[in-house]
Amino acid sequence: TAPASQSPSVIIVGAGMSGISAAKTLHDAGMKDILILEATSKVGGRMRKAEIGGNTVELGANWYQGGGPVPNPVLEIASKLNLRYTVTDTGNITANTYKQRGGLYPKEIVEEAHNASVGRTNFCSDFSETLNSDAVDEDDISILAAHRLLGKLPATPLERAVDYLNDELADGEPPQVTSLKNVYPRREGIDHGPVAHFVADPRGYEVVPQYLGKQFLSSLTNDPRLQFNKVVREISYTDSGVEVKTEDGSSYQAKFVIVSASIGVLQSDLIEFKPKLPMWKRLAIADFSMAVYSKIFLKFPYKFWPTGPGTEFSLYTHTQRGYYPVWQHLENEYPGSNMLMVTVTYNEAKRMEQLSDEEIQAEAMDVLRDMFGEHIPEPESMLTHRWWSDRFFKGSHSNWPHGYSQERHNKLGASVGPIYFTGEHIHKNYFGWVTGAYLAGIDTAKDLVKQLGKANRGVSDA
Ligand SMILES: Cc1cc2nc3c(=O)[nH]c(=O)nc-3n(C[C@H](O)[C@H](O)[C@H](O)COP(=O)(O)OP(=O)(O)OC[C@H]3O[C@@H](n4cnc5c(N)ncnc54)[C@H](O)[C@@H]3O)c2cc1C
Repeated sequence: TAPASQSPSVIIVGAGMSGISAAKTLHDAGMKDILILEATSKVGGRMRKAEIGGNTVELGANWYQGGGPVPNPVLEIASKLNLRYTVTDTGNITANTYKQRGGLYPKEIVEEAHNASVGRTNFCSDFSETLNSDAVDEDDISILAAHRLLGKLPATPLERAVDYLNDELADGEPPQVTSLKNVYPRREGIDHGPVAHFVADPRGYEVVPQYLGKQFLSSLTNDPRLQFNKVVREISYTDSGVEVKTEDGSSYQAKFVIVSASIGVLQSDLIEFKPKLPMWKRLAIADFSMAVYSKIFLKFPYKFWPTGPGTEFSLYTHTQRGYYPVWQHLENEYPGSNMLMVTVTYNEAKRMEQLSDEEIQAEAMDVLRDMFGEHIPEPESMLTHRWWSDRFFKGSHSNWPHGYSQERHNKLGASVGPIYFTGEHIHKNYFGWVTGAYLAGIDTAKDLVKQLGKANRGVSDA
């Protein structure tokens, strides 16, 4: 085990997927004098398990994609670890789409709305390729603007719920926010594949970054190179190094620092940079989006919803777009557990975070009574995590807002003197995803190693 000194070569802020993958890459390149400072008490960041009713569920990241032309490195690690998963089946949701009151919509009517939405998706993919080609010299537009161009906007609660499902849920922000040019075609699904693996393993999805950590740390609990409950509050820098101060009054010096905190954290005042980061960097940080995507788990004494093939997902429609919209039963993952999961995003998620657990549960139960009738039991327990309010995350994952240029995005990932930046938000294609975080960590560490090689040889980029 290499000792951790108060003056390591590189300090890494954050032990989520990107921080761990950056640290491992440095270690593999021979830079072993590192120190990871993590604000919470565990490795994993937004990959975090929790218990409800004796089952382990994921409060944060849950899925990884597979079956595509580009191998997904996260899938490869998950396979090595024999991570337990189910394959998500959203098919047949047209048969499980509920009115605001009064039960199910006829399947044919929902199919019509879905076909219209698929038409919009196809148009978005084609038009994004046109925008990205040399054939036109046009700026970015929002996904909503592309829908307008096609001329068929969703209008009814049903059409809007279907639009939410296909063009809002995964982004965590609505189509008027999201960039057409940089989000379409959706690279994660195209490259890594359409098969959505839903992690349901007692070790949690977090076992993936923990496994990577164990490749270069002697242990995740008492290797001095990994320190928990170290909240970085200040990073002072000069051309020759950094000083990092934590909330508990400790101070560390290093040649370099890699900051892996989320874009939401960078937009907050948690970490003060001294001197202030240059304007080009602050604009790149301020102008990107941190989405909010929240899951609520409810455990009941018995099932009152359909199970079996074609029942995994249900859609609830409401005049208030995004009101407890997407329901998933967890019978495939945890048979006999009598659990449902509902996902809310964006402003609805922010509104929900400001309610008490009791208030959230009461709202969710009103929706379930609208879907399944008055005579359903109260849940035995309920579980959620308020990612937007959590000062170490400030949301769930990044989203690319329209008008945010690729040039600006390069600046988001660019270093400032001895300060390097990593995290899912800096990955060009897989931002928002665990895979993006993993690859971003590798890219940032390689960048640093390359710079260091140049510096040691006395070569300058100027
Ligand atoms: C509810 C939810 C659902 C999601 N679903 C999926 C999914 O299904 N599939 C998928 O691929 N992705 C999903 N994601 C996104 C995925 O979790 C992230 O993209 C990925 O885990 C981010 O890794 P990261 O290393 O970039 O950031 P993080 O995981 O945020 O790691 C950064 C670390 O830095 C620490 N930190 C922050 N500030 C400080 C500080 N000042 N000092 C010290 N440490 C600090 C944090 O505690 C954290 O451990 C989801 C996220 C959420 C929240």
